Amino acid sequence: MASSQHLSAIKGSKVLMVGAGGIGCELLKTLALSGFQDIHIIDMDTIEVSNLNRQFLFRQSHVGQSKAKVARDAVLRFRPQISITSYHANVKDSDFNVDFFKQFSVVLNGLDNLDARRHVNRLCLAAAVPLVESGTTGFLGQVTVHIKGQTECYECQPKPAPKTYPVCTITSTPSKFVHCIVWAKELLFAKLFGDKNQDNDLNVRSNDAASSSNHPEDVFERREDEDIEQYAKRIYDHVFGHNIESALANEETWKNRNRPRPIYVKDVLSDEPLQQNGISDKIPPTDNLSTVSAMAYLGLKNPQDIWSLKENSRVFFAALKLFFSKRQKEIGNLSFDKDDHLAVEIVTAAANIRAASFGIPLHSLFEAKGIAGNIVHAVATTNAIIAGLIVVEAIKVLQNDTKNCRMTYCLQHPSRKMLLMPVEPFEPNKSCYVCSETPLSLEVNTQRAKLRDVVEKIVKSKLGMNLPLITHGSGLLYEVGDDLEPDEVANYEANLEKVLSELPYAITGGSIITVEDLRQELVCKINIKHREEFDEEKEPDGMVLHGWTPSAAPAVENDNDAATNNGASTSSTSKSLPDDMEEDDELIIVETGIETIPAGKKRKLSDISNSETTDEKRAKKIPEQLEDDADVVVMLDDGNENGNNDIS
Ligand SMILES: Nc1ncnc2c1ncn2[C@@H]1O[C@H](COP(=O)(O)OP(=O)(O)OP(=O)(O)O)[C@@H](O)[C@H]1O
Ligand SMILES: [Zn+2]
Repeated sequence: MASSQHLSAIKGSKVLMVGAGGIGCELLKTLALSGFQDIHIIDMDTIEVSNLNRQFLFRQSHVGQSKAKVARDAVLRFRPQISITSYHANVKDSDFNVDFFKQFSVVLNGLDNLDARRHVNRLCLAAAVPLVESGTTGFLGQVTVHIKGQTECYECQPKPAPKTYPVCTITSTPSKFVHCIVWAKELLFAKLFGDKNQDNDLNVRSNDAASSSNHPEDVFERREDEDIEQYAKRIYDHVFGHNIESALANEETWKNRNRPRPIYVKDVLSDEPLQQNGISDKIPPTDNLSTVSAMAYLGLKNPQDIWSLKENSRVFFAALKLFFSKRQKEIGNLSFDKDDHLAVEIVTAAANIRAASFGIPLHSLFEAKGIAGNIVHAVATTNAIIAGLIVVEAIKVLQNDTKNCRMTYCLQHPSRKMLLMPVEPFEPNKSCYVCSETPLSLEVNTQRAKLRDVVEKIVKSKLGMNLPLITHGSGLLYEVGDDLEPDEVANYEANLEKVLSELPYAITGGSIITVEDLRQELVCKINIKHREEFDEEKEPDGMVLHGWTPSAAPAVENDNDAATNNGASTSSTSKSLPDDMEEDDELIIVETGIETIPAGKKRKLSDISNSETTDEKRAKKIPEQLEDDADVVVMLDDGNENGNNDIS
């Protein structure tokens, strides 16, 4: 029961909700039922069928309509007396500027991407409006409170780096299905359908007899006299047969591992004419590219079935054939997309054939899609719990009861018999470039790097600015915006191509440049330090930004790890804890691709006790934010710092 104090704080408030999806629907309902009377909602999306299982304010008949508006209408039906204002728009639109934010008592985020979260954080700081931030991934979730000058801002803590795998695990010694998926989508798919010129670790050179010249040729290049059937067969034999055969030659590798088995077309499809294996000339009668499907072509219906090696091989051939016959124009420009059905089919098939080779259990298309797309299935209950906690924290904020505000982590398994772990908010990070005025510094070769490199690699990618404006002294070097004259646009474009030291207001060692984003009301100063050389591997940007807390070491997979189930585990696996755990027992709170804690690294319960100083706590790290969109699987050049025992 809310006290009268609660109620008056609630009634007098005006709140902004950003996002009306899984968390947002729950949140709007809970706000309305808790007595909030003036609620504004921004969401840029329309309702999709896939939202209906958990975004309970939406029904089938609403598909295609604005989420913000339908959510508003649904809640007004049971709370007609309150005021709900909906905006079907992107929160990054210029209408939602600092003045817009200033009208609210508190802002509540139910977003699903880092970019929008950072943007809202910056506007809340500029408008000095408290922010309650949230996120969920499957059974995991968190709610954090950010009050300017009193607690950390959303960006004070480094954000999770993508999960990575050692290259040699992917290219030579896969031991889990996820390794096969990463191989299929990052290497094979990219070689077959992506930019051919891009470097890629797949063994692409061939010295086999068919290659007539002295120069080893790129096997992925289709030969002039080759029809698609022959091409597909040659690729299959090369990647699943020949490559494995050459890997087997390296005896050292297989000393403590199971030897893989090379698979050739003739072994799998020998008893049938190739025409029946999906590589005949017959093309299915559909012109709708989005429905081109190898499964449909082959009469495979259930995506949850696990196909045999033979079926996977047939899907591989059919999908390859369909790409070349139906989607020829896209070849060379494609990158894997989990919503591209044909891409998922060929990646599933290729991953399964490779898995068969290495004695790894095969998976269904449904499972493979989840792994390839880093999909963690949403859990409606987690969203409901998190939404409830957002309201609990919002009420404390509205009552100015900051000292009782908590960041709360929703765990999958109990820790000290708790599933909800409260942590005191940290103080602002004094070196955060977003909420403090600490200048950043940039080491760069000012005689080689172009302004474009600084804009793309630093200002946009690292500092998260969307509409940057760059000045040096009194000179404006770069600006974007709709209201620029054509000659200004041309001038700034020309500047982008100039090296720093040759710009009209030359940037050299010792220069201080100012970078700002007017829409985010964020201004940063960057001290420039000239440096001649950069390590291509360790410093691939060719420049290094300091003062900005970079992402923690990427989560590198460790083969010794007990996590073996690959279902959705690329993104979320935690281990169960004994109920009678001692205070100092080691535990892994979450081991997930969206976490900053390297997999396998443990933390102690006492790390999150309230008695420590902020810095101590920060140093040891508490559970990190969950970012739905941050879990990109990438490969990492083999570094053994994390104790993986792979050989290269
Ligand atoms: N920049 C933005 N401006 C406004 N709304 C945004 C912005 N970015 C994300 N959103 C909204 O945040 C909501 C996040 O909800 P949720 O995480 O449930 O995602 P979803 O798209 O509804 O579902 P799913 O991604 O699981 O299919 C979405 O409705 C999305 O439209
Ligand atoms: Zn900060």
